[in-house]
Amino acid sequence: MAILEVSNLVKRFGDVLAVDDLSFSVAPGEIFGFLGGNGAGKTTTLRMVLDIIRPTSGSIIVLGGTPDRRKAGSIGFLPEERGLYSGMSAIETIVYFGRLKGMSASDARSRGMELLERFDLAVRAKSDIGDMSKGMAQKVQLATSLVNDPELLMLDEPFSGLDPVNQGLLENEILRASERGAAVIFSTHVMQHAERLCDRLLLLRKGRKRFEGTLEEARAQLPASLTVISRGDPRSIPGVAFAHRNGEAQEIWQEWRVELEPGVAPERVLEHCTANGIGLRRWDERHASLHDIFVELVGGEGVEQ
Ligand SMILES: Nc1ncnc2c1ncn2[C@@H]1O[C@H](COP(=O)(O)OP(=O)(O)OP(=O)(O)O)[C@@H](O)[C@H]1O
Repeated sequence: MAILEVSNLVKRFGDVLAVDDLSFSVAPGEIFGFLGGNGAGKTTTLRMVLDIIRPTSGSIIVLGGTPDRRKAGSIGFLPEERGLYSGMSAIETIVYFGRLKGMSASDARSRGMELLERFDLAVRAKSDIGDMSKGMAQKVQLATSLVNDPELLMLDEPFSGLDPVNQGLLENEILRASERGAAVIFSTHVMQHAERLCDRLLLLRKGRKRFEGTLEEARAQLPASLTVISRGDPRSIPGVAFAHRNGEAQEIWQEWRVELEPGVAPERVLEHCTANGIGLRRWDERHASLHDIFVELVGGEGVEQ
């Protein structure tokens, strides 16, 4: 059974249609990338799941029922806007959030120390949050979202503001949560994280779903392209959308840049060449990256390389 099931969700703010007939579901153990440019409706959707704001129409079933703040005990959330109360130490902060989620102080403390240890922050456990660097404070905030071992972990732009080492650490935490069976949803503008982590992803544009599926399915949305050196003209091969010569025309062996028709697998073209005696000396496939797919389906705005 899905941990989160969103059906025909709509959210209007006055004239702004922030979420437009959105449906998707996330299963236990799944890592789900929630991608879209600025203002696509990602944060608004997550806030509706948390019952911070209410939908205009449509339905959300989360952890077997309608959104309810009492479900906080089973949900972990890292909001996009960072910030914790300065004046409290790292461990006090984590314990405070653990208590809000229904944990005992001692469980929250031991779990909090374990997380700080993993985040290389144990020595700063008693430091005031206000005295920490932005990245350190962000790791403490991440710890507050993980302290209760949530069944549903929702991270809004979790990678922003972290250096590459800490981004790697966060990737590990996401994988760890999924391995113990949690459903993980994260939003990002950085396609490489999504490419590395996601089992499935959803591309959102102006509140509407443009794509939902696996990375492989996303790649199939764009035609594959090839560079080949062949002894025949590839333009006559079935499945080839177009081909043009790379460089000067040659008498025998010619390098070509070939684009296939959408949905045509490069292997099919290779088989055709073999079966029809078309000589090949080079065969390089280039599959679309998630960045290319994002730009194609959502537009270039709001994507980082
Ligand atoms: N409380 C609000 N009142 C009015 N409009 C809002 C409110 N919250 C969000 N919006 C609008 O809804 C749309 C979606 O915003 P949202 O914050 O969900 O986008 P997002 O995908 O999270 O974007 P970003 O990647 O920039 O954080 C935007 O046009 C935004 O201005």
